[in-house]
Order: sequence, then C-alpha cells, then structure tokens
Amino acid sequence: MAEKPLTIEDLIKSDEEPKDWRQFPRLMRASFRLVWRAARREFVLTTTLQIFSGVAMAGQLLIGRELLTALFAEGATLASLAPWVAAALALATLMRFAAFAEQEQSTILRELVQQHAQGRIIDVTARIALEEFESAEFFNRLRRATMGSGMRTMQLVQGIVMLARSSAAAVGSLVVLVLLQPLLLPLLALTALPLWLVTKRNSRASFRFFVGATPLDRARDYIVGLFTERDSAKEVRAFTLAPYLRARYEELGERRIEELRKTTRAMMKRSMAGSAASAVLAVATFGALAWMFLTGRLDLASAGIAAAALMQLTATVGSVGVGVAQLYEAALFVRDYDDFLKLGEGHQVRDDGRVLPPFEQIRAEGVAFSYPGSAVPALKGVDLTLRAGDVIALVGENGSGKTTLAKLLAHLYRPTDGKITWDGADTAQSPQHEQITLIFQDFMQYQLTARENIGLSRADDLDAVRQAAREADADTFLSGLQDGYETILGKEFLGGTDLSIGQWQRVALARAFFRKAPFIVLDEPTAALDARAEHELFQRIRELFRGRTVLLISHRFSTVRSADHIYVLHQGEIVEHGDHDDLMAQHGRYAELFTLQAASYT
Ligand SMILES: Nc1ncnc2c1ncn2[C@@H]1O[C@H](COP(=O)(O)OP(=O)(O)OP(=O)(O)O)[C@@H](O)[C@H]1O
Repeated sequence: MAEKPLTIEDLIKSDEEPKDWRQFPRLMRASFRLVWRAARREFVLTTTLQIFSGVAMAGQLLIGRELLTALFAEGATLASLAPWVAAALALATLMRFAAFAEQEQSTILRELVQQHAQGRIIDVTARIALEEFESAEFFNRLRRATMGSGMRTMQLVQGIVMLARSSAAAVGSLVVLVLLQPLLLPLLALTALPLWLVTKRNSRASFRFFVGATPLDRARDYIVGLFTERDSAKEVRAFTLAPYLRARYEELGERRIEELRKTTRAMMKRSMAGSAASAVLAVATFGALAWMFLTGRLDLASAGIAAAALMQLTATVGSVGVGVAQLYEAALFVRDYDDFLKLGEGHQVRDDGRVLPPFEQIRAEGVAFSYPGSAVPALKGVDLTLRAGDVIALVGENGSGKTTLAKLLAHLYRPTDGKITWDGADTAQSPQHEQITLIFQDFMQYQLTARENIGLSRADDLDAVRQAAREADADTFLSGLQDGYETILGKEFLGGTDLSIGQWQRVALARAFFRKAPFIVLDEPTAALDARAEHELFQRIRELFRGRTVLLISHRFSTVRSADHIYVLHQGEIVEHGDHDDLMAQHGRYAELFTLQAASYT
C-alpha cells in the first residue's frame, strides 16, 4: 500500500508527452498484463490460431512450389500432382476452420478484457477520495481510462492478434525467401522502413487528437444526456431548450470534426508519402527478382513462388504496420487506464463494514475545508461537539457550509485544516463505515426494488426492511404497490413504478432507520414531506432514533427548536450556538431568522 494515495494532481505533474517509443515496452507489458489477467485461455487460443494461420500461409507457398515443380516436370501425371493438390486443399480447409474458431475466441476475448478493465475502473472510483470528483480533470481522465478500458482494449487485442498473425505469416514468407534467394531480404527490409516511420508519427497524432478532444466530447455527451435522460427531458420541454441545446451540440460537433479533419489530413499525407516510398522500393525488389530469373540465378518455379512470397510479404508488412500502429495507439490509452488505476492505490476500501467502537463524543476541532479548485474556504475554524444520544442541529443560510460540515463529520471529506476526532482519536484515515448513516438533501432514488431501496446490500432481511419502512411511514404505500416490496421503483426498468417526491423521501428515511447506525446525519430530511408528516417525524425523532446521535440540517426553524444543541453557521463559521432558548435570548442571527420565519406563518 502506498504511503500517501496518489491524486489527480500528482498524475498531471508526472504526465509526459509520449515523444518516442521508449515507453513502448512498458506500455506493452501493461497491455499484456491486462489481457492476460482478463482472459488468458482465450488469449492463448486466439493467438495460437492466428499464428497457425500465418505459418499455414507459408506452408501454402511451399506446397505451391512443389505443385509447380511437379507440373513442370517431364512426364507429369495426375497421380504425381494428386498428393500436392490434396495437401493444398487440406491446408486451405484447416485454415478456414482455424479462422472460424479464432473469430469465436476473439469475440469472447474482447468482451472479457472489457469487462475486466471496466470492473477495475469501478473499483478505483469506489475507493478514491471523494475530493477527486470535484475536478474536471478527474472526469477527463476517467473518460480516457474508460476509453482505454473499452474500445481501446478491443483495439489492443485486435492489434496483438493481427500482429501475431502477420508476424507468423511474415516469418513464414521470409523463411521461404531465404530458402530461395537470401539476397532479396535487405531490399525488403528497406520497403518496411517508410511505413514504420509513418506509423509511429500517425499513432501519436491520433492519440493527441483524442486527448485534446476529451473535454469537447464530454461536453457533447452532457448535451445528449440532457435530451435523453428522464429528469432533464422534462426541463428541456418546460424551458423550450431543444433548439438552443441542439445548436450547441452542432457547434461542439463541428469543432471536433474540424480538429479531426486537420489530424486525419496530416495522417493521410504522411501515409501517402510512406506508401509511395515503399512502392518504389517494392518495384526495385521485384526488378531484382526479374533480373535473377533472367540471369538464371532462379528457375521458373522458384521465381514464381518467390514473386508470390514477395507479394504476400509486402501485404503482411503493411498489416504488421497497421497492427503495430493499433497497438501503440491503444497502448497510449492503456497508459491512461493504468495511471487511473494507480489512483486507487493506498486508499482503504470505504464502507467495508468495519465497526469503530461506540463513541461518547465526536468533535470538530478548528476544522477548515476548501473544495479543490475553490479559492474561498467553505468552512473555517469550526469547533463543535456531538455527544452520544444527542440531537444536534445545524442551521444557517444557503451556502453557509452546513452540508460540507456534515460530510466532513461523516468522513466523506477530510478537513484541509484541523481535525475530526472520535473520542479523541483523529479520524482522518478512517473509512466511511457502518457507524454512520447520511441521508443527503439530494438523496438517491435507486432504480431498484423497494426492498433494495431500503435495505441496500442487506435487503434480504425483509422483516427489518418493513420495520424501517413503518418507522418512516412508508410501509402503507409500499405494501400497496403492485408487487409490494418487490416492485422496482422508478420508470427506467421494465415493471418499474414511480413515487411522489415525498414518498421517495420517506423511502430515503427508511434507509436511515434500517442501518441502525449510532451516528445519523439528516440533511433536510423533510423538505418534501407534507406538513403532517413533517410534524409527526419531528415529534417522534427522539423516540425513533433513541440512543443514537442525530445531526439535523434544516431551514425550518420550527423543526430544530427541540434540538439539544443548535449551531448557527454563517459564511463557513459557527457564529452562535446553544439551545433554542439560549439563542433566542442572544437576539442574534438565529433569533432574527427564527422570528422572520415565524412571522411568515402568522
Ligand atoms: N462541490 C463544491 N465545489 C466548490 N464549492 C462548493 C461545492 N459545494 C459547495 N460549495 C461551496 O461551499 C459553500 C458551502 O456549501 P454547502 O453546500 O455546505 O452549504 P449549505 O449551508 O449546505 O447550503 P444549502 O442551505 O444551500 O444546502 C458554498 O459557498 C458553496 O458555494
């Protein structure tokens, strides 16, 4: 485990432009490791079958030469030709079978590699510090890593497979040529040189284009999401946003295409120049072959087969080039993927069910916090104490820092200054664990069954799920659904049914009751509840959460007045605290806000 977990910042600092091929061996090792871990059986089979096809191509040449020699021999008969014809047919059939088997294996191989790579990305995103999700660069990297794990791994696998096949075929043809006329080899090597140089430059150009286009691509996907996702689709209509967003989509697309045109044009020019140079060299090679035949250095059968071998080699040299290019380009993306995985090193797995001992007191001592990339601190010098069994309230205007403080107390973020202690022990390195339950203001509406929405990973215990639902006053409407607790909530999956926002909030509250954690954070838990439900919840909050510590965030002062202790936040600082009566007597910010709100009701 690394001493200090790597961050996006560290990755950016260590970024090196892939200037040359010196990184290639490392990238190839990483790529092979990925494929090997994901699907070694399929990989070995596919590669073996490809190598077989390559070698078989050389075999075809040799059989061809024997066939021609037998044909040109004096007194050639059908019987003398038959063994070679039979051998040629058998080999061709075998090659076709091998091609089918290879196709089947490589389809599975690609799928397995993708599944494995994506799975590892998910593992990392579940593990890394939440602060990472605060930067655009994180999402750029995530996208590139996802590409590295998705379509690029396919490219990688295809590259490896194509290279295996082409190399085997090339080696076969080379052996045939060496047997026939070794003098042709140096010329052939020269033919490959221009292609090699072009390939190298083109791969880099293509990679650079994709890296540069990542933010644009994300912006475009975001717009597409606004059209295609259920929540935003209604706003797109309500605000007649479609024409505006459509134009934005086009504009982003045009910028991308313009860049792509520039890149591909440069690549095409390079490829043309490379091919022209190769063609000239190939003509020279064939000229040399003709000269050898005319001067009697090669007989007719050998010259014919040498010509066929040369043609095959020229084609294979081309596909080796393409294979290497695909590999190199894919390997650059795999580097992004590999770098991204490094972010997961040194982090403890969050929410691993480890149980901290029960606490007497949680304290924030001089806590400050700034969101990454934000110049203004969201919290400064916060001191606060939560005693076991208390109901504590955080109040303050919008943006005063309530949610941020709650997230720090729940171990989701680490303070940038000061510390959070759990009976005196600093919790900076503690994982998010079963001792804490946090119901967010923007709680999740899981498109899962009602049972899973409440019990989540422990939803098997239906009795406990129902008990939690009863406590949150959700049992009646959940039991009344078509399939009761087995009904999928939300409309995105077949058989799903939606709830009202207040009913969703009760389901979220049931989640808090279910977890039985000793420390519960409720951020605006009643924002969507009707007046009666809200009143009842607060009347019963002590009874419902008996023996547990509740941190309550609310804008409704009537709901927090019975709290044991109230902290008033203003611009990231605690400006007043005490119980309701103390605070009213202070005639400060709390008293002002409370009176203001009370006045609007009377
Ligand atoms: N992810 C973020 N990145 C940068 N700044 C943020 C982020 N989230 C919140 N902030 C800023 O931090 C400050 C505190 O925000 P916070 O969400 O804690 O306020 P709050 O008191 O919970 O507000 P509300 O009553 O509106 O829920 C605000 O100034 C806000 O703009």
